[in-house]
Amino acid sequence: MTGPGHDDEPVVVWSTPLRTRFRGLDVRDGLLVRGLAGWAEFSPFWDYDDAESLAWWRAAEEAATVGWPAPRRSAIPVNVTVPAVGPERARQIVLASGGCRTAKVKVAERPLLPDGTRGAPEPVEAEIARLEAVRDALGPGGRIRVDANGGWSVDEAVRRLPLLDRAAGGLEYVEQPCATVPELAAVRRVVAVPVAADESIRRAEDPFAVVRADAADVVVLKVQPLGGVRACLDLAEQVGLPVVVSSALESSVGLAAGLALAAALPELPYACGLATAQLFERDVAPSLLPVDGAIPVPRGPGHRPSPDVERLTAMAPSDGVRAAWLDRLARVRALAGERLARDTVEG
Ligand SMILES: O=C(O)CCC(=O)C1=CC=C[C@@H](O)[C@@H]1C(=O)O
Ligand SMILES: [Mg+2]
Repeated sequence: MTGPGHDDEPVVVWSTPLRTRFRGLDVRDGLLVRGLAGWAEFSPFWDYDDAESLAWWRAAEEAATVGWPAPRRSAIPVNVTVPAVGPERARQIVLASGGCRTAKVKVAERPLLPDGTRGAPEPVEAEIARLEAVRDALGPGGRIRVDANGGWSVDEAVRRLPLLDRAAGGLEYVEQPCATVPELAAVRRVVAVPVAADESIRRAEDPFAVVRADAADVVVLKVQPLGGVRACLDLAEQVGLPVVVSSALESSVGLAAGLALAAALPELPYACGLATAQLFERDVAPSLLPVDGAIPVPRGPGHRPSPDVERLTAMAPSDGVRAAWLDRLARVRALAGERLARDTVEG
């Protein structure tokens, strides 16, 4: 069997510290494979099991073998991503963002407790202080959205959002305020702030449940968890709601797939969440970063940057981490093969 990441095809594993803890992570790792269309990324978070990682592998296969549809635009406006940090750090992050005019601010952070469970969401006063600092740094013309990662109950969302809306001087939208689709719909019915669905699309059995329940004004699409650029273009067309393309915290090789999707969508009314190379201490290639608030779509072969040996050497993980990634790649590829065989037999 041949294909990306197989036999003598090149595979490299990378690892980088994050500049600020994000999504409970201090380190991000993943792997790159090379196929005829160029380097491609496979980097499911470790809390995704093999079955859930299949979509991530399909995205890598697409990137490595057939590449992406031609871009319709040459630069993608992006938001700066502000983790759950104090106000002074939040201000610095916005000011160092490469001119982003939109900020996405994390809220509803629940600390990880020693027993592995999550504690109560951080006090609303801390979120208000962060949002005021971000507004101050952005100035009156900037846009602010918040992302709760499903961390609130409906009651918490309904109580906090008007306060956060005021602190931010107006919120563009709230991303995934609660965990479930019925809860998103309930929040949307009573709160004036528009609702965006993220986990309810990317981790859902049925991404259309959001549409049927009238639960969102906007959908967030991430290329890897949704199975590739073409799969996302199809989904966007079927969902029929405005799309924000966001990263899954990839290296700049993976981010290029997000840029390809954003560049290929017929309409792009919002800034995208693709400026996350700013969160990385190191990168596999020259980082895809915003200039005047927009990331230029890479020109040239494959519309993606090329990793270089020096950077990859500096990002080499421990032997254990490398072995864990190669193992994961082998398992997920085997599963992809089984599914293909099953689907072929079932016709
Ligand atoms: O959208 C952005 O600004 C950056 C990407 C981002 O926030 C995320 C990337 C990966 C995992 C997620 O927890 C997080 C998100 O929830 O959107
Ligand atoms: Mg999100």
